[in-house]
Amino acid sequence: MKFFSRAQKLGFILPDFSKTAQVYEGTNCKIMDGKTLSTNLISQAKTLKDGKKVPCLAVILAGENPASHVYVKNKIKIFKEAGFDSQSYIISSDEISEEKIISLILSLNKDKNVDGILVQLPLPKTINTEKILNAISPHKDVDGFLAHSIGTLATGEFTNAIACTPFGILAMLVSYGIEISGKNSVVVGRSNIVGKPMSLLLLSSDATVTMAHSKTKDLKQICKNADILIAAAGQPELIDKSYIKENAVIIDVGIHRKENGKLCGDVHSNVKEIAYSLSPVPGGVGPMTIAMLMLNTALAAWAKD
Ligand SMILES: Nc1nc(=O)c2c([nH]1)NC[C@@H]1CN(c3ccc(C(=O)N[C@@H](CCC(=O)O)C(=O)O)cc3)C=[N+]21
Repeated sequence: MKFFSRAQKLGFILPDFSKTAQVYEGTNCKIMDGKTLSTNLISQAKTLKDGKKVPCLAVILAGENPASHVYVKNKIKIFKEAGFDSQSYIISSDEISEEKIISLILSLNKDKNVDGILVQLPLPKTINTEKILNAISPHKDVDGFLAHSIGTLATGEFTNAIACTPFGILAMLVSYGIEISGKNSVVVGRSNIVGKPMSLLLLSSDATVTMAHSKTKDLKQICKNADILIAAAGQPELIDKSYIKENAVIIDVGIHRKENGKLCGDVHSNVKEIAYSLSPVPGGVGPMTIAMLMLNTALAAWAKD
């Protein structure tokens, strides 16, 4: 569990939910409850905070993307629940420029009270995202999106922040007692924020990793070989039971709103008929992403390495 050792040094532990997992009604498929695990980690942070600097996250939100505004509000609310501080910097579309965002980042880099800086993605198309992200001080990168952070993940140094969604998924696999070593794992999706760091984390946990994406041939056949399947394709209910092996562990990273207003993921609910376990949407990966953002902010504030 090298990926968790910096957090462990601060006193965080991954609880063991392997014996207490519930099943989806009418099936043998275990629910990987990210909401409960996330709540557990947030209350650990609350306790560990005693006598230490209150961690502070600065969030930069550029543009009018309504989903981004909702996500940022949620993050700030959860940080409040943990007793952490946050600041938000909202830049409206007509004021956005790379120079403006970078000069804000440079001043936050120098601000001793600010431990973590998060630039909400996606940024408007006129902005060079890599250029913006790489202006953040490596110590204050709590998203793990910097080239430097991804580099130390790739080498297995684990000295910088690990991208929150893959980090949360690995924490969930460990808490639910899922063996990773030697397992065939398939990651569908190759984004910088999920697919790529996810593959690196699974590889460092000794899985055999296959990365699949939109140009992959025979996606179904490849997925059927997975003991652990991470669905981050961005296509509603793409992965149904015909894509999965019996007793596979399925992690749904997608989040989509259906016409009836309900949320769904990249995974169809009929996988429950044959899967060993499934992380649901909502209530799985989403809450874990926010918990790991909080944990990365605690590490930025408290870790001495
Ligand atoms: N710099 C940056 N860092 C991010 O971490 C980041 C980002 N940009 N841009 C957008 C995505 C998306 N994201 C989510 C986090 C939590 C939920 C979440 O908690 N979802 C709830 C449901 C929420 C609802 O009801 O809509 C759940 O799955 O149960 C979802 C999505 C973080 N992102």
